[in-house]
Amino acid sequence: MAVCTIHTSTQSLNSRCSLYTPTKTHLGFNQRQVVFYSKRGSSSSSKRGSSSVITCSAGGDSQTIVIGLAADSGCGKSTFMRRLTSVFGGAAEPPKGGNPDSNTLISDTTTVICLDDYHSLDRTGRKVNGVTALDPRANNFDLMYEQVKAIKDGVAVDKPIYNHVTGLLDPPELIKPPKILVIEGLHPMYDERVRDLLDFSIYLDISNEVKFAWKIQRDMAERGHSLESIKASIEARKPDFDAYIDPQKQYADTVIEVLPTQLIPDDNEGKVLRVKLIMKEGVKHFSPVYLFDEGSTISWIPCGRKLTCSYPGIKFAYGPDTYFDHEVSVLEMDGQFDRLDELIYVESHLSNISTKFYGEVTQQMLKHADFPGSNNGTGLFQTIVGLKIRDLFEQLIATKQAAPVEATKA
Ligand SMILES: Nc1ncnc2c1ncn2[C@@H]1O[C@H](COP(=O)(O)OP(=O)(O)OP(=O)(O)O)[C@@H](O)[C@H]1O
Ligand SMILES: O=C(CO)[C@H](O)[C@H](O)COP(=O)(O)O
Repeated sequence: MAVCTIHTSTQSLNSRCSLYTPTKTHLGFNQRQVVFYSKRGSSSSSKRGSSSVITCSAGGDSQTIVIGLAADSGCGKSTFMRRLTSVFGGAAEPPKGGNPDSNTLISDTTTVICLDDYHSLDRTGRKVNGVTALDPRANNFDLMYEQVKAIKDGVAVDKPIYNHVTGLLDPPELIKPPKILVIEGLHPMYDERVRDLLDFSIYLDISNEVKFAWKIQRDMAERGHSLESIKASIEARKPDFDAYIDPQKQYADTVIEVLPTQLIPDDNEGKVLRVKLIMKEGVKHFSPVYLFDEGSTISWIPCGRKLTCSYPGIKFAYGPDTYFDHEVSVLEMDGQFDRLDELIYVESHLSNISTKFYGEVTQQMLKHADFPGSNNGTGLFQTIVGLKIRDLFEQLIATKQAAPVEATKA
């Protein structure tokens, strides 16, 4: 049975339907969003053109778990998503028969939505107003909150689409509540209301040197951009990145930090990486991974008889630390693997990795050996975080299923 509420700008009444008239002002634009939501599983009726939001929550039945993944553009979000969806099995694809430029990826268990779809200003709008896409004024956080909340409550939404090909805002697409909703993009933890909806959050923290190396590799090789234009684009984004994107890492449950190697003195190629997995302590349903002995401080060079390492070798480190005043455990890997099949040796020394069978991390890494970062800590830690998210999901489901039984007992 759907439970609905009426909201107006001045009052909130209990009723069977919800009518909300949000009026937002960005850069002098007076925008009105119109979205009709439908109950989980039912066919949706959607319409644009009036000035109301109607929400009807499905109430009672299973809830969607929401994961936030934050990073700057070109920092490996898509690669991470491919690893994550693979852990749950099944291929992730854009909505069938929908907009070919949709940014959404749907698999049996997960739906990944890209928060670029909540840009309130299109490419021309940003240019005219002199703002970047990273600026909160170019994004509609009210709608992002309303829609993520609706999906979490089991209600389908008509989500806008930002078209990266044309730079325009396209007509919306229907997003039905999945078991796991991943919101990935620039600002999943910027708005407190959206942040509070997250069951788990990840920040990909790519140092400037590495970001530059990756961007050059992709934008020069694949997109034909010049070195100068890449430099200029990074520089132009930097103030807004520092102001609005980077601070989100303090809220993340886990941060994957990617730095230049310390194994090669003065390395500036950015090919060999030092990667840190920073895991907050005390997060519900999430127990940090550890190396050898939980809570100890350890430095480990695994190269030798069981792990082939060419120059500059591989070094692991593990230990407790603090991060933005939070207690964390940090696992670090510097260097790269020569042979992925030998990764089992490293895997067998890690604990709390939430595998379902011996060697699952190695199997996942081998399966996606062609993804960027498969020979270093980025791929390894992304895979492990994927397994931890599966574990968190299963624990949350088990908790929910147990709840009615407990209530009956009481
Ligand atoms: N772990 C990695 N190791 C090396 N290069 C990487 C890694 N992850 C990503 N890259 C490089 O960065 C590029 C962008 O990766 P990806 O598409 O996953 O990022 P993104 O954050 O989704 O980007 P965008 O937001 O621009 O779509 C890849 O084509 C690759 O060149
Ligand atoms: O930071 C970004 C997130 O991916 C993009 O730059 C932003 O979405 C604008 O996209 P485009 O360059 O296609 O207009």
